[in-house]
Amino acid sequence: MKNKNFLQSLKCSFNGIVAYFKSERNAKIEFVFAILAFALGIIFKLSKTEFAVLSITIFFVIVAEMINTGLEKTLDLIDKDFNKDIKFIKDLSAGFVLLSAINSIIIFYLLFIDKILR
Ligand SMILES: Nc1ncnc2c1ncn2[C@@H]1O[C@H](COP(=O)(O)OP(=O)(O)OP(=O)(O)O)[C@@H](O)[C@H]1O
Repeated sequence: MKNKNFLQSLKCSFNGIVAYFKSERNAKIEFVFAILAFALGIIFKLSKTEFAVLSITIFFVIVAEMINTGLEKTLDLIDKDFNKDIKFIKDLSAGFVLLSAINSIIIFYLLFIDKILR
């Protein structure tokens, strides 16, 4: 089952990203928001540094949600019945997704508010 070389690893990673965006409802919403945010960045002519901040923020939200999805699926394999430890880990995982979303709102505000109101 192990990947034989770098190309095979890359293909599996790419398949994982595609499967995530195809199967998860939140992923589709994030994808649309990411495209909109990058489009706004181009429209409002963000500087290179501002674009870097925007990019890190967007990727951070998506990566957090991917880790959350992976954790949820793993935990569901372990125990589908009520389990207080699983509840703790799932709530924690949902918590870091929420933090990444709050961070993205702050960054979005800081990057765009002056440009939108100008
Ligand atoms: N096996 C379990 N034992 C105890 N609580 C659970 C269990 N599975 C889920 N929960 C509770 O239900 C919540 C939602 O879990 P679920 O796996 O359905 O995530 P979800 O609704 O897909 O979340 P997201 O919106 O992040 O995709 C968890 O945060 C947790 O509080």
